[in-house]
Amino acid sequence: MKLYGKYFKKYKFPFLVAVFCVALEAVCDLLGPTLMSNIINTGIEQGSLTHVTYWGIRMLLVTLVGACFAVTRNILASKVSQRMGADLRYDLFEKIVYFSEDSADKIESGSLITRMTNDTAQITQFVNGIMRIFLKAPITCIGSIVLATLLNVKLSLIIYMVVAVVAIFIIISMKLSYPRFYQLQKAMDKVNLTVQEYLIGVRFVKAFGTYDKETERFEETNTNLMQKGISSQIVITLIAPLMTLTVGIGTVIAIYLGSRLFTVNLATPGDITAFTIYMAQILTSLIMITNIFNTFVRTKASTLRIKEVFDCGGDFTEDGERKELNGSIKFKNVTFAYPGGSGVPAIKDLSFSVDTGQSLAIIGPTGSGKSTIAWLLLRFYDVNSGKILIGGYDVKELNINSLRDNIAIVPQKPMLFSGTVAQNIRWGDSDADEDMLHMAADKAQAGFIRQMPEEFDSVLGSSGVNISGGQKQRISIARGLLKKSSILILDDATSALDAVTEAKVRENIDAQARKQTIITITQRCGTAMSSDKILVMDNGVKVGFGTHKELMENCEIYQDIYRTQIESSKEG
Ligand SMILES: Nc1ncnc2c1ncn2[C@@H]1O[C@H](COP(=O)(O)OP(=O)(O)OP(=O)(O)O)[C@@H](O)[C@H]1O
Repeated sequence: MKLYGKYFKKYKFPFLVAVFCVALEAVCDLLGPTLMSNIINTGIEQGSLTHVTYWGIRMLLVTLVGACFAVTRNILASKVSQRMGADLRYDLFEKIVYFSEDSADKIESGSLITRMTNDTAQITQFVNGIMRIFLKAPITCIGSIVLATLLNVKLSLIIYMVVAVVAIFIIISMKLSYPRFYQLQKAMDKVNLTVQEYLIGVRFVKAFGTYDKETERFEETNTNLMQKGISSQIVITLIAPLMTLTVGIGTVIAIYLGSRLFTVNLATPGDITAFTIYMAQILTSLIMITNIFNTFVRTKASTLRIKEVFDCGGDFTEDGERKELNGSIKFKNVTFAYPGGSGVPAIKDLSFSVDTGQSLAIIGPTGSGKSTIAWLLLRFYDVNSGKILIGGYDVKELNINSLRDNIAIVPQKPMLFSGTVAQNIRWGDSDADEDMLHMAADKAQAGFIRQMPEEFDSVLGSSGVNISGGQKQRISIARGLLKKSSILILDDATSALDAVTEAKVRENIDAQARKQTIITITQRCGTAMSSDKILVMDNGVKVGFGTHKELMENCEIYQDIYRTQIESSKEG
């Protein structure tokens, strides 16, 4: 519960006021049966209307005061629990935003959504419960036992036995519930993930006609969730009636023994009535206590899942020096394996260098480590051994934001957000004026924007669903070109463009090469050929480095790529 200390501190005052109100409300409830006993013993039994009125007015006042406390704690409980829930969601989101790549790989997005919604809702409900009823239950229970004992010690022995039996039921219920609730939340993760994956790949499902498979997959996760739900509910469903039965038996025994004690003048009718009301109050509070423990068990499971998120590693800190970097790049014997991967290095003992303003193409078969070089330059991960220098500085010694400010990337899969075309391009530079915006779009050959109904103010759907793949790529390239950076990385960024458009985009990009170091990651020889340097990768290893001409003389793999792609296309 250390996790919640910060929130408790923030809402300490209203929390404690609510708890105070709940405690006083419980005291008011506890006074009821004793006042009732007085009405019967001193009023009804002795036929005194004055006493009935006297105790009746007192009972009414106590009920009224109790109601005022109840309203106050309800208002405070709603406000505090909802605010705390919002704070927790905000902190979780902030944590996720600054997740390290390793952490992002570790917890699935579907599970993160369940943790942000269901688990925080569980905690909100628990806090609301504590403030509204949870404290009332133990106070009412203990108070009823004490007051019943004061009324009649002999009869109260029954209460002790009933409470002992019910306490055993509560312990069993908690032991059985915890693992079941944990499994329930995990099953919820799976349902979320299945729906999320379906929504992302909905077009593929339609194209492949795999509706039945998807429905089956959902059915499976949904049935699993249902089974876990039943298994967690069944414990409560069985324990609650057993508790009611135990208290019911206790009440019957109390009435029976009470009437026997009455015949020998050891109990009054008022005592017996008050005693049965206390028994009923004890039953209600015991059921409440069981609910408290069940909610506590669920909250414990949710807390563990939320803690897992907070315990995840964050992105590299902002320590280190802020620098204006030139675009020179040097890899010195770099070896790197993905933290969550198989352990086999994705990059092995890689060394190369590029000067400021040069263009470098990285070519190689799929999975050869090309994109990994880009992630390492952006310091999404740290190398296992070796060094990466940008502008002469080790990336580990640089302030992470200043490093990333100096690099623009156009990723393999264009990432577009719902919003206007202009907003999407301005991601590269939020201060860019209209002229800069238009210039970047022109360089990216994104003339189609002017044919859109609202031109640059046209709204793109989520992930740019309303434009073509090639159009998405051109908006993404325009964004990369707009960013003022000393290094521009194009990761297979022109794969969806036709040859003529690609050539024009390349021409425009090459024109800025003297100002920027341009890194082009590609599988196409035609795209790589014009670069000042070409790095040929195979299975994480550098197998060639030089100009197109040099590689055609000394790199077998490059020659093979050239022959397969260029010569065979000429022959065709
Ligand atoms: N997040 C990750 N966790 C574990 N392994 C990964 C991760 N990302 C990539 N890899 C592995 O690292 C290796 C290099 O991947 P990388 O994406 O750099 O290849 P690539 O040459 O860019 O491939 P492609 O041309 O298909 O994009 C591959 O074996 C891949 O499976």
